[in-house]
Amino acid sequence: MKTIATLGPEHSPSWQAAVQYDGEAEIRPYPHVKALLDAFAARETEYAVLPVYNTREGEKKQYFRFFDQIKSGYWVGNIILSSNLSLGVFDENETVAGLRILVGKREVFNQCEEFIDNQLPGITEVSVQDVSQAIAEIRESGQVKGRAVVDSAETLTAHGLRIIEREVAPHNRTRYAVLGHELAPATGYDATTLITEPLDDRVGILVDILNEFSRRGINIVDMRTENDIKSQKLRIYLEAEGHVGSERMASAIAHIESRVIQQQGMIRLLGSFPRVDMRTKYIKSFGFIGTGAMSRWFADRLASEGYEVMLTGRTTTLRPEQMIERVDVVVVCVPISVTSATVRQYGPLLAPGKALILLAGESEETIKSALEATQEEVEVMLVHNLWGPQAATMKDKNAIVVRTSRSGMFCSEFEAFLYKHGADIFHDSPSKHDLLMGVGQKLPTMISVALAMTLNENHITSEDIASHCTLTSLYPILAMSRVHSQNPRTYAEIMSTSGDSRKIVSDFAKNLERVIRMADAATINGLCSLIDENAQHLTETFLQARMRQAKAVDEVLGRML
Ligand SMILES: NC(=O)C1=CN([C@@H]2O[C@H](COP(=O)(O)OP(=O)(O)OC[C@H]3O[C@@H](n4cnc5c(N)ncnc54)[C@H](O)[C@@H]3O)[C@@H](O)[C@H]2O)C=CC1
Ligand SMILES: O=C(O)C(=O)Cc1ccc(O)cc1
Repeated sequence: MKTIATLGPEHSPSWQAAVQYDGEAEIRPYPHVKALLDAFAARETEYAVLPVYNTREGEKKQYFRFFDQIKSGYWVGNIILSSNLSLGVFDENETVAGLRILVGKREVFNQCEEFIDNQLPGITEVSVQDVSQAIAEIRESGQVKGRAVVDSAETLTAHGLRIIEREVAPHNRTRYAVLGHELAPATGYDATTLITEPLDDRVGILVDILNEFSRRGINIVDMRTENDIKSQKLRIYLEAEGHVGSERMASAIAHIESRVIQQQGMIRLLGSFPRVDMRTKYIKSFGFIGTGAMSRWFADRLASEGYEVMLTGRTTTLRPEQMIERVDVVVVCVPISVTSATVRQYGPLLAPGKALILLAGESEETIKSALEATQEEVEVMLVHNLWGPQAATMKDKNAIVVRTSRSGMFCSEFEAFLYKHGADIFHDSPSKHDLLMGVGQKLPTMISVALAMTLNENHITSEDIASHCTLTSLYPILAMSRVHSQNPRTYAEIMSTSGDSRKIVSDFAKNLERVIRMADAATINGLCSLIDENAQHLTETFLQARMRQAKAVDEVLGRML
């Protein structure tokens, strides 16, 4: 049988947390943290459960002192308990206005601080260790008038007190750490906690440490810093998403130690454990239609956010029809040219209250189909991620979000997922998206394809281009190379999209013809005026900023010339 050490007495909140962790285990209550940790370190119990954080009080104890007390073992799990703190009185006729003395535990007073300040200003607080004993003593003394006890509603009722106020500290939740002797295995939805030793002064050390996580796309959920009492040097506590056994997390920690801090033994791993969500999520499951590269990319990341994810396609055993019944959010991620037809086929199967998210590079036609094919109560939103499936993370990459009048809570949660992973989100209307993607994607793709055709027709080799390209002509060559080294279907689909992007391409073709005519006629002054007019429209501020950027790129890429 499992043995768990916790803070007593029996039925205390810590004891309840231990029961919640394992109802079958033998739970041994200890009178205080030191006794509990000593017993755990001596391996008298397999696990220890103790409070670390309360949503109203903040940390239960100073984290750093707390973890220094724990000499062995790992943080392997968490329990979250909500408590409904209430105000109980002894006397039949007692009212809040008549109260003079308030009895409760010290931490409970801290959790109710707001209520006490607002409703019971100036009341005398009597802090006790054992509420049951205090209630018995008050009863015995007969001095019940004007006295109230604050504790959980269950405790007050169990002792026969009359509750005159409920939920005096709303959103009151406590996080309990479970300690074990072995590191917890990875579950796919984990977090890791670390604490540093006092660090020597070094410019940028905090930023550099955090950067090792962000450049690997690792989200940090908690960070605390403190100056060590004796040396006054900085100490850092971090909780980050991922298991210490994963390559990403292990390499972040190794780099921090060897490259940032540059001293070994400065980081103590407290543990890895299944992630706890102190935040509220509404979506439980996502189902994809389309099993291609982009579906798999998003499915992996959603699964590591703790969502249940199902992939379906034309050949999967699980049919899209069956999946749609089972999930909260349906994601359509198929080639652009078949997106509308797919939406029309499956949209009618979505029940009210669910959401349809479209991952696609065309917006107007796709959203129109989705709004028509689904019932009024189905949420609809389109996301066009401007990165491909080779990207390691979405950090600092652009994501266009096209919300509709039917984008609700589920859509916002998906958007929050993009935001959390560092995507730069831009909101467009359907036609604005299509028009701007004409410039941002379709036209450059078409130019790239036409450029490659031209090289081919003129028998120009890659060596020829490398030896004759200028700093300016390098950009289209890079774009051409990107387009020709990825999935051709992706770019064929992009070039074939309908909507306002077509206008961009036809306007470009007209303008190109005009420029060719002027150039062939050697209309130098006319061409100069054209460039001047363009520059005015582009604005000096924009041009200067982009020119600076181009020069920075020259520093790196110019070497290729
Ligand atoms: N690949 C990329 O770089 C990016 C793609 N996207 C978007 O993601 C979506 C999907 O693209 P990828 O995953 O890259 O494509 P993909 O070609 O890798 O996968 C497409 C999936 O759709 C399925 N499919 C093809 N024709 C179908 C049909 N008639 N009915 C049902 N399913 C069909 C295929 O079997 C495959 O599972 C597209 O809308 C694209 O615009 C967005 C940004 C980047
Ligand atoms: O074009 C690129 O280089 C990409 O990074 C991939 C890409 C392909 C298709 C899209 O709709 C958006 C981005």
